[in-house]
Amino acid sequence: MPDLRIAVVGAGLMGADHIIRISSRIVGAVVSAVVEPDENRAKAALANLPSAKWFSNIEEALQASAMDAVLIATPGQFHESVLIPALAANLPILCEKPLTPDSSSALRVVAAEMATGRNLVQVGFMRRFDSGYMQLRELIVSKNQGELLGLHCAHRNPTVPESYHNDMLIFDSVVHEIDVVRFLTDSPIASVEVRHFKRNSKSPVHLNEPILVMLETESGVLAVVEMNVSAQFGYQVRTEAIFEEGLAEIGRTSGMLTNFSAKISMDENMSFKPRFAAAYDSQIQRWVNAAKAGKIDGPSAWDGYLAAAAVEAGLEALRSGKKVPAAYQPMPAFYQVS
Ligand SMILES: NC(=O)c1ccc[n+]([C@@H]2O[C@H](COP(=O)([O-])OP(=O)(O)OC[C@H]3O[C@@H](n4cnc5c(N)ncnc54)[C@H](O)[C@@H]3O)[C@@H](O)[C@H]2O)c1
Ligand SMILES: O[C@H]1[C@H](O)[C@@H](O)[C@H](O)[C@@H](O)[C@H]1O
Repeated sequence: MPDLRIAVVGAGLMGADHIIRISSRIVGAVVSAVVEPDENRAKAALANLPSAKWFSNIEEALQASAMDAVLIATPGQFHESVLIPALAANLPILCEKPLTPDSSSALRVVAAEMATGRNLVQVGFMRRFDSGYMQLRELIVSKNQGELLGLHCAHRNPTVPESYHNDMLIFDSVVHEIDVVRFLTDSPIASVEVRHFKRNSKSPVHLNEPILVMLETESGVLAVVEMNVSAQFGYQVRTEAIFEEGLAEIGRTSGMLTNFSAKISMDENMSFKPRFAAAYDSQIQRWVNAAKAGKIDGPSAWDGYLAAAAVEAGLEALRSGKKVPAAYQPMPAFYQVS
């Protein structure tokens, strides 16, 4: 079977990483086009891709039929404007999280996908491909340690780019927990409440964080999330699960433990790239394999919509300090078989 020709849209932090991944580790796919308005970024991304073409917008790339599939890695607020024409062209799409930043735009994407009659959109909630989260989900489903009672989650970034603003705490960062808590518990997020820790003086002036986010599922599991984007020391994503008969923890750094000069230490990750490298690889490989078979193999556009609806409750909770219920549209039959 020929390689799947992928157009990567957005060659920033994540897009550039996916381009390297597809070119070096993914089997059966090739980057055929880079869609990026910033010429310098496009040139840097194309440096090791002699046969890939550069386009400054998705419409030009579609007109040139430069791809069999699209990987979207623009900032979340620009996803819809790429998703809609790519869906109109009937192309398989891996869209980085969030699908879109709010539920109305997510529903427009869902409607556009349903109009094609096929499941074409997979959302880049890569934690579902992380071995720790997969193991934890199995343990929860097995009930070997009794019922799951609650989750302590820590989501720590050392710093964030200048463009990161306060609402992104919820729609760009906590959206991971919103999706993965539902994945772990098989239950939608019923309500969101946000409290503030004492503000970190190292946070950029326009951010009020760290925050404590309480996600309660319809099944009654409470997930307490520390969202901290000025942690300084490293990048950490950890979860401790409380069961009726014990605890399970995922996400601790593993690697060489050194004992020198009266100190025991281990290196910590400094970014999501090494922390989730294996999960990104697995996500993209499985998406490539599925796209060639005319399917998706991961979170759907409907999962993206459910996350966007819970994000809206989270944004209101962030502003009001109140516990806010999440509201969802009924799931269309189209998504029941995906
Ligand atoms: N899964 C993860 O762990 C993870 C990690 C980082 C980022 N992300 C997601 O990846 C996406 C990109 O984030 P980033 O940090 O790489 O952003 P970034 O700002 O570093 O890069 C975005 C790039 O998109 C380009 N761009 C903007 N509008 C465009 C358009 N209409 N068409 C083509 N290119 C356009 C910009 O010029 C820029 O080069 C976001 O959705 C983000 O949430 C996911
Ligand atoms: O876009 C990034 C990315 O999704 C990371 O996985 C997350 O840790 C960051 O908080 C977020 O800003």
